[in-house]
Amino acid sequence: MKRSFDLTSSSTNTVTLPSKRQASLAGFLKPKNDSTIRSPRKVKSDHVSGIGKEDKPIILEDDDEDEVSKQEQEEEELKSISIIDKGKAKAIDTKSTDDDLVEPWPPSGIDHPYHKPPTKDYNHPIVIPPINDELKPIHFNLNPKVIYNPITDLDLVYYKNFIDKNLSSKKIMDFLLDNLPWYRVKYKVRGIDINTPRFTTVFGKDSTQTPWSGYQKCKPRAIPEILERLMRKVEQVTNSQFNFCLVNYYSTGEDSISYHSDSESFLGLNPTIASLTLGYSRDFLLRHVNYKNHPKTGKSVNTEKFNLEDGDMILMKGKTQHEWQHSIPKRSKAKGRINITFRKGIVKYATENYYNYNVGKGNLHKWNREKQLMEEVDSSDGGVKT
Ligand SMILES: O=C(O)CCC(=O)C(=O)O
Ligand SMILES: [Fe+2]
Repeated sequence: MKRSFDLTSSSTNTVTLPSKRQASLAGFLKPKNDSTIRSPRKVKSDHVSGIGKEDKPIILEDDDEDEVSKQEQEEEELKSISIIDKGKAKAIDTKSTDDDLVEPWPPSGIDHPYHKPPTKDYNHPIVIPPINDELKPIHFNLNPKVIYNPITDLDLVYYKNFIDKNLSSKKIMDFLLDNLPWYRVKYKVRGIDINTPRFTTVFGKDSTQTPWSGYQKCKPRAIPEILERLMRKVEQVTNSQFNFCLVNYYSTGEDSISYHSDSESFLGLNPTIASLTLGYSRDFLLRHVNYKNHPKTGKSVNTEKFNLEDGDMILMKGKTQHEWQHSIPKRSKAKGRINITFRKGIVKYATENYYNYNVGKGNLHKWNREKQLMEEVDSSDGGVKT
């Protein structure tokens, strides 16, 4: 996201916050003519920190539509998520080849300037090495489950063990931990100090090729080879295109991301976002924006929960970002987890927003493998300058 609100407080006091979009775009996105911008909303901070109703999703097989009245069907769909296509279990790259990673993609004719090896050290504040032979090939598994609800507009594809957890995920996680620059971003929104409760970093820039002096402030960073390879694979599998890669590291169960939607205008209508998990599993909650009273039915909508495990990928698409919010709530026993998201910014504001809220103005951290913790390091950081 945007880094809308990361309230670390666990109190249940009601606080008034600016809307997600107002917060996320503060300072650089002109809101004029945007009738979708909402006024400040009241939220309960226990919701923001993800503590709340966490119903188990009920997985239903398809109903015979003729047998069920429309009303019953709608009620059923509200109570559950429906897997309408289980996909076919299919393993790929399980042999000793990574041919899939280098086959031409995207198909010719699609303009995608970031499908090139990144220029060496391109604006990285530290040297990110190319991947060594140990990391190659990356082993993937394909077993997609389509999760689609036409009433609530939940629209997901869930790939269990997409990055093979026995063969590849640990090596990739170690490489990313060891070699990426990490940030603990702080920012202020309308007088409220926000301490992002996780480590973040971001690569990429929008593909509009619009010259914009704003880029001077944030120095977009080339997508490192390992992430570029993953991104290409995800694009190929999902038939999507991306130009940004945001990475989160949740060091303990205290690290989290509060309920939010990645529905920023700079991602366009109905953005497709791919989200990958490496390391310790975490609950991923999805809550409808009108969960108390769905406008189509007047009924409540259950929260959905997925336990995202090492190697899993979840694709959020369609109206999901507009109709649903998602979160990774705090979990007392959790250990280190990396989350990688691939997104496509369609206008220049994306670049500024992502760097502001995921790199910020400094406080570069590096992983200390011996001590198994993040350490703040001294560096002439190439992050956001203003
Ligand atoms: O860690 C995750 O799975 C979710 C991250 C997320 O929602 C985000 O970065 O916008
Ligand atoms: Fe998100």
